[in-house]
Amino acid sequence: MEQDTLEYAQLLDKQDDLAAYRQEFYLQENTLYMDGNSLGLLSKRAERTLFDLLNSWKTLGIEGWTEGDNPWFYLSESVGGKMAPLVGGMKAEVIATGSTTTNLHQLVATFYKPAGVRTKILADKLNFPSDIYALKSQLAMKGYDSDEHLVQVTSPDGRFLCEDDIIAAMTDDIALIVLPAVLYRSGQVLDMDRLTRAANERGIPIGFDLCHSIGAVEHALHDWGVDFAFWCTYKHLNGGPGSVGGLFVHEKHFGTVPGLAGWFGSKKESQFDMDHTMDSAMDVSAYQIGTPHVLSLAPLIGALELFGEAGLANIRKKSLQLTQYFLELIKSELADYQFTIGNPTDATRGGHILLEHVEAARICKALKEDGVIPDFRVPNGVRLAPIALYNSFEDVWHTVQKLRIIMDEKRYEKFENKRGVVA
Ligand SMILES: Cc1ncc(COP(=O)(O)O)c(C=O)c1O
Ligand SMILES: Nc1ccccc1C(=O)C[C@H](N)C(=O)O
Repeated sequence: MEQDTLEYAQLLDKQDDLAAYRQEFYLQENTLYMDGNSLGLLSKRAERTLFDLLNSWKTLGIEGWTEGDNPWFYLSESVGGKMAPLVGGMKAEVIATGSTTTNLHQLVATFYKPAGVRTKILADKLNFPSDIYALKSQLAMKGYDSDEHLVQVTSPDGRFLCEDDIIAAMTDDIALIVLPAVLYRSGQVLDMDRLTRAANERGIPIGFDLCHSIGAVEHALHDWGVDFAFWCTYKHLNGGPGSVGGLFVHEKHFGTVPGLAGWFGSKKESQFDMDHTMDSAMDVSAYQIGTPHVLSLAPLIGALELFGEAGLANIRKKSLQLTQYFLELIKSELADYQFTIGNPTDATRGGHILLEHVEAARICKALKEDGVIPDFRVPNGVRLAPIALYNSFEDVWHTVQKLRIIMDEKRYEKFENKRGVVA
């Protein structure tokens, strides 16, 4: 059977062990949702656990902190425990708390300890801007000029980072390293194991932003010896808009005083003693600050069940098959339309495809008009993420067909080539 036919896509779907999980999600009719790497879709289980949580508030009031199926007082820890296998951490090393950016602030405040000649932070030129803003503000709080003290490794081609370059930049003046696990534009997966080994050998604490990797690729943060990590849960984990983020601290650091303290970082049993001397938890709980955003944790209880059942290794396997199939169809169907593939084509790609094109902003608008949901990333990227838990091979096939027709008929020309407020 010809690989570029609809029948072949349907055959791949028949062979897909994870196909049944599609029924767990709310997919809109006549829509091909290819944006789970920005906001994952609602699952029925996430909806149920959010309603259950509302019900515990309705029926238990204040007692909900310690009673009911999911007592709120322990929810950050219990949801963290469910995320632990996804990052390769021990339960005591992972907590659901804060947001990506606030967690980064906490971790830099905790692990950035400039001393002597070691005063600089090592990052890269391609990371998501919020991380860079956070690092610059942390440097400013310590009285350092970020032009001098923030070292950003450059990319040879504007798409990918080279691990050799990053390791070469781990010099004696570096006090902390913060890098993405998967780059938000090109989807490159960095070799976290190798980078961590190099950082550990030099005695430099290293942390990773897992926003685009958690739920999409496997990690072994504990075994690799990664010092810390942080992430959001609204992309591949399908926790919902603004769902509570995640934070990992390696057990070797348990007992390290949190840079930003607050009473939810206390030992549970002493928190309500209300003493003005903090009795910090001796595990990752210490790095929480205030009262958890319980309503934004609730969908994660259900959303994470699906990962436990489907298994991350199976999810990664299907994700690679979906993106491989996508790349093959792009090659056979879209060769005439001046697209450049901006993601790695080997197994160092994460869970999404990046198609670069000068008309990218308006191609995204034309796709949306035709029921395909991508996102546009400046300056010229169409990001498309087929999600293993709910997208099918047939979805990929239809997406490429629609894109071919849009390009062939120049349907994008009726739109302005300019991004929306939220691109
Ligand atoms: C890699 C990366 N870092 C940081 C952020 C910022 O996350 P938040 O707005 O949840 O703090 C995002 C996405 O928004 C991201 O993709
Ligand atoms: N938090 C958001 C709120 C609104 C719209 C998008 C986001 C994203 O997360 C974008 C994502 N970080 C990205 O890699 O582009």
